[in-house]
Amino acid sequence: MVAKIQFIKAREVFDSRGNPTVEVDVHLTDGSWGRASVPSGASTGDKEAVELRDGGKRLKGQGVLTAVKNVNTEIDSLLADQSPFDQARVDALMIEADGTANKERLGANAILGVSMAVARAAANSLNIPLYRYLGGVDLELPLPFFNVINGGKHADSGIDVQEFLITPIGASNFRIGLEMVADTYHTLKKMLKDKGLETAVGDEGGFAPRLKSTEEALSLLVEAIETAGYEPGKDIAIAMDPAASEFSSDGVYNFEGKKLTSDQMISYYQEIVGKYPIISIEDGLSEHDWDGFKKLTEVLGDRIQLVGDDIFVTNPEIFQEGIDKGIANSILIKLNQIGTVSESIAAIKMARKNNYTTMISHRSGETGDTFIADFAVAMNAGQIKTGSIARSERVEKYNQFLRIEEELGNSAKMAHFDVK
Ligand SMILES: O=C(O)[C@@H](CO)OP(=O)(O)O
Ligand SMILES: [Mg+2]
Repeated sequence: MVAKIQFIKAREVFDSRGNPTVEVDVHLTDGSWGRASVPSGASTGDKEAVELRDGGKRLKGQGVLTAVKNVNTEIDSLLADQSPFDQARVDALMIEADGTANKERLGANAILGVSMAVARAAANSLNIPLYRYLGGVDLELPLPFFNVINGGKHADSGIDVQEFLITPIGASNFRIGLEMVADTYHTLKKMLKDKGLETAVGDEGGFAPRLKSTEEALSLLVEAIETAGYEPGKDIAIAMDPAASEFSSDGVYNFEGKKLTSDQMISYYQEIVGKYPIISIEDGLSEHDWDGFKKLTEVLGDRIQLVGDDIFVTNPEIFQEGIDKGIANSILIKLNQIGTVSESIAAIKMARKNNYTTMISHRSGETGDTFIADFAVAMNAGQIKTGSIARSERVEKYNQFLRIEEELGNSAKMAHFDVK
């Protein structure tokens, strides 16, 4: 007998910032089941699907009991007797029942928790790993991007740029890449200490030293890579997520004590890309600055990867508009920005069709759930960012890749990054 969904049970648990979030168990008629929990962002895009919070839509720290109740009552009845193997139908039923454009009635956190847990339950019922269930064969591991210096909304370091990431582009496999990054991370820690700078970490496990400028952070990274014995730009390269929506208002960028225009920001990026081994910049400009983002793409798009996060919010409709306008050449994929596994897959397919690269992403508030690791392999996504190696809710995901790499054995490959 092919298994059906028997019942669904959600509960409130806590994420890595101590905020309530949704965890869902999906039970099947054959006795197998799957569990998933939902992450939560701090620097959220305005058009993200709505994370339902008790007594207010986006207030952090508030409970998710309404979202939990929506799963345990309405979604439980809606999906009873449905096939867990028809992910598209399960997701479509929830989207239809919600009835809003941004999932604000049932809550994207309720819907995504169920969507992911259904996939896990289906994989468990077939007794195969999640990445196999979602991806089949011919899979490769993504190139990981590690956030080693935290700023913006993720730390009190006073740095405007939210994330400075390093990526082992020269590594021959995932394990070696992880080792190279660990070396560099420990070297950076020692360097910070020697310079009398703080080594406490931010929300994503990157250091949060009080630095004066972006360039100071970039120089520190180059020095750490070299001191660890690697060649910057060849073995290990740098990426940034300024999350520029957070420091811009009314078309002005309040950056490092100055008020800059979009054009000035673009010139600044050109300058630093010429000076440092930067291969990727995410959200270099505000999600409201589409003209600027287009210009940025014209100026730097053939030299580096330009990732759209807040500007596309993993939303296939908004992304299509961005593609038509020539904005960015890469998309960040966050499942909770759109709220279902199926719609996230649609955004990835759209990227592939239009020659955009894809980077799967964690949120700054995470749980121990490693869903995105399996998802990134299954989708052959090419890239992932899931923090540094100093917070277990992030390390768990990197460790999951090590397990997958071991399982894939000789056929395990890591995605290559085309440095221009
Ligand atoms: O901006 C980002 O890319 C993310 C993840 O690093 O941050 P948050 O989850 O706070 O939106
Ligand atoms: Mg971002």
